[in-house]
Amino acid sequence: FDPITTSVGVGLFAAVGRTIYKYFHESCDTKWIAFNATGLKTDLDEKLFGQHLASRIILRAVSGFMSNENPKKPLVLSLHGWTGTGKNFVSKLIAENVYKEGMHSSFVHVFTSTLHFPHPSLIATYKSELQQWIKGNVSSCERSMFIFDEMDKMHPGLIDCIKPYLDYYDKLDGVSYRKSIFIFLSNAGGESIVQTTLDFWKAGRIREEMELKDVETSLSLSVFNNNKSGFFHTSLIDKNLVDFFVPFLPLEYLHIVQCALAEMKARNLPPDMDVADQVAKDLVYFPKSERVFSVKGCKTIESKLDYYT
Ligand SMILES: Nc1ncnc2c1ncn2[C@@H]1O[C@H](COP(=O)(O)OP(=O)(O)OP(=O)(O)O)[C@@H](O)[C@H]1O
Repeated sequence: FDPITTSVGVGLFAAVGRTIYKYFHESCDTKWIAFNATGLKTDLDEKLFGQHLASRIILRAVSGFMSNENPKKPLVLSLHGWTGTGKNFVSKLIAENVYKEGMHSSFVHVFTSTLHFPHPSLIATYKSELQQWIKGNVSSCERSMFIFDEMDKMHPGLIDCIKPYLDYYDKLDGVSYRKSIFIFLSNAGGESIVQTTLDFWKAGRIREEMELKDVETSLSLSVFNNNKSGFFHTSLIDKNLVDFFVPFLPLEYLHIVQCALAEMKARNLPPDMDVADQVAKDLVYFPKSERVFSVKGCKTIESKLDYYT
């Protein structure tokens, strides 16, 4: 036993271990966090169907924010729309083009109201835990991303407690939140978006000609005036803390076919138009008289495809 050789060996082993750990362990630096603007554009163009408005707004918002070295506040996006229209999917595309590890990144945090904050009687505990979680994570990485799903089911008190982090503060308790991204997902306003899209369809107008201003007023009115939407109770809107309201349009037959073909591609199956058509035909469409929009959007395509392939 030679203590010198042994301690050199152990030291060397520890140093190699540290290097390997550093190499593979995600850290808050440009090796792991590097925004890929072209990647996001390609993903939105090629993978997101039927959402020309959301696509445009998100690309502009995220690219602008990520290229600003000194943002005055965190980026706050509020995504609204019918179920299965791509709100979670877009959040994933954003995460994948900001973080090398995408949704698996330890800097991406997802909260689902009914899952993480189910009991109204525990709001006080949720509040302090959520605040500590946000503060702790942004302290260790200012480029953190927080996704709040089912925002319309979130307790108003909880929304209120995250408000300070969304505001124009230089620092709060020594922590700067200005480089973080907050994404809120909700079905609030979904019906008004459906109505506007249906009016367009009935008038024989091209969906892609719909502009943000066509949905903006009715969307903000319905979100603001809806007691159930959660936002109503808070000053997120009056204080202008949300930078972009992003509408997701209801999906039509053609988009469902595209979703089915995309799912085949993801499974390395050759594209089969007949199967895609069959899957799309199998879904339920609304409103009853026109049957234009898929009730569940592209949500059940994955399981439907299992049945046909
Ligand atoms: N517009 C779309 N383009 C391409 N794929 C889509 C689109 N919308 C939905 N999908 C597919 O359907 C799946 C379910 O959609 P997603 O979870 O994004 O819906 P959502 O809008 O978040 O619904 P919910 O409001 O019910 O949470 C996605 O993972 C994706 O595979």
